[in-house]
Amino acid sequence: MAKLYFYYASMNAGKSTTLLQADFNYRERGMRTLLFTAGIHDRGGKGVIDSRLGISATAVPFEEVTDLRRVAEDEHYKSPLACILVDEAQFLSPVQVRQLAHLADEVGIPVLCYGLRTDFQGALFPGSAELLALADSLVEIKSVCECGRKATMNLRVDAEGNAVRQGEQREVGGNERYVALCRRHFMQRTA
Ligand SMILES: Nc1ncnc2c1ncn2[C@@H]1O[C@H](COP(=O)(O)OP(=O)(O)O)[C@@H](O)[C@H]1O
Ligand SMILES: Cc1cn([C@H]2C[C@H](O)[C@@H](COP(=O)(O)O)O2)c(=O)[nH]c1=O
Ligand SMILES: [Zn+2]
Repeated sequence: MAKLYFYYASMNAGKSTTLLQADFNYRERGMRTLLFTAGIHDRGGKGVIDSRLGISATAVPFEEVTDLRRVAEDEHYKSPLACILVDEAQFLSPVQVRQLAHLADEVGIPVLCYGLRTDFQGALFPGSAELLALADSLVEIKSVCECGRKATMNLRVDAEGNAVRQGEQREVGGNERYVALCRRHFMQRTA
């Protein structure tokens, strides 16, 4: 029975690395996979899943209107897919999460999604909320705050390192723009 998985973490926790390791394990054994990443997330290039460790892979970039079910079914019926892996899953729409659930439930392909739970204001991304509601398995990838506690929040900072409290939910960036913190320090920094 195929399942829908949500591997979630703060930024810079190893999500993309874990995805790429899982993908390699399938492909090393001759099994076919399909990778998706958010088109907006072009930090390593559009349609590229890149890890801070330096490994990367090409992926199908998804936009708000992309029908993931149709893309995956077209590929699957050309040649069976053993697994679908989605990076930057926080950028999925709720409808796209349900498309992925259909692929697991009705087409029988395991779907592994990797992404953030919450944004720079501590609010759930819509796609993440849908995954938290629907996924069969919720797996936390752990990382640490500068204080040693588990990092669960994502602080957006300006060039001087000051907290940014207002703005658009979607803003692509890396370690220069975001810092993963524990709840205690996130609340202190954004108070
Ligand atoms: N030079 C390095 N040596 C070892 N591990 C590293 C190095 N640089 C980054 N990492 C590890 O990679 C993690 C970030 O991996 P990445 O897949 O880019 O994270 P995410 O996708 O969650 O943002 C860091 O938390 C750290 O553990
Ligand atoms: C907190 C937060 C993050 N983002 C963006 C910034 C990056 O492009 C991705 C996460 O990248 P990761 O290193 O692979 O975790 O999400 C955003 O748009 N809005 C936010 O609030
Ligand atoms: Zn802390």
